[in-house]
Amino acid sequence: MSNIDLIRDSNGNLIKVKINNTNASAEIYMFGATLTSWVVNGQERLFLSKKAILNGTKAIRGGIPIVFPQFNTKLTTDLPSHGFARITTWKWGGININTPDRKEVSFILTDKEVNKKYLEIWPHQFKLVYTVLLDGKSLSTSLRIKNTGNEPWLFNTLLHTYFNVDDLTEAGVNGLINCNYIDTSPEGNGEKKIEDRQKIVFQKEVDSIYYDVNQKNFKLQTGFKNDIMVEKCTLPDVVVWNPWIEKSKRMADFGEESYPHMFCFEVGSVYQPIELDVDAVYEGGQVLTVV
Ligand SMILES: O=P(O)(O)OC[C@H]1O[C@H](O)[C@H](O)[C@@H](O)[C@@H]1O
Repeated sequence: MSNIDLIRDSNGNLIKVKINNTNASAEIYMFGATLTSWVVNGQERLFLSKKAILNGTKAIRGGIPIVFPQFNTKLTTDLPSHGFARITTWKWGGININTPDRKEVSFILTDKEVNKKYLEIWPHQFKLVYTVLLDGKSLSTSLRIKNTGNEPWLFNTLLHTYFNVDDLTEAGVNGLINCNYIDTSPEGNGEKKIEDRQKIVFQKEVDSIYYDVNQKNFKLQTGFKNDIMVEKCTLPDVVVWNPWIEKSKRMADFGEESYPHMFCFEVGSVYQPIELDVDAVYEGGQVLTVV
């Protein structure tokens, strides 16, 4: 069935949106505008933890959480790690495209929706528009960030995509060779390195921040028959992450059984904060395609 469904709770509040085209489907929660499922030809391509909390009390562990306005605690330790966008309920922006093969919907977040306690720490006005397009076997997710206030401000942003993995021993990320990165895994100790591998594999904890990445196209192998191509649009940086065993144990909504079934490939701007002038707009995103 090719359609767009708005799923509401018993009080009529919109909880999530499901979009389907001829070959694929996607599901997006209003909480965090977190896209939690992308199925192509019957195969789920995103990882969602079985222990993920979906009631709006915690960032959703899996899918594509949106990091804004800070990555980790880069701007300030007083704001939640990875910012407030992933833990705030967004507004429905409506349907932009609705043909059998192309479905596009959008979600909006402004400072008006954000808990005042966060705005005391990051006292700025903004408008985010998150657009999700399901187009054949491609999924595009893009973020438009506008400064609607009276002074410039700094931000980080990231699409923290969790990919579903069938066999981690076959999994890998291709396309980052010769890029500079910071190895923030415990073993890497924050060292700056240059990537010398054609294919980055997962045999221990991986937490790498690739910065000023000129490459735009990457091939992800996940152990499933079809690879996924990622096109990075505008955003300068890429984070590659697998928590492995010890870190998994520290995440109650993940569980140590999960690490062989996922890795994150995250496009964003996290190395240097971006300064956005009054009325200025920054746009960035990704296109994922099953090939
Ligand atoms: O547990 P979270 O706040 O969702 O963060 C999950 C992960 O996000 C990024 O990938 C960071 O590089 C990791 O260091 C962090 O552990």
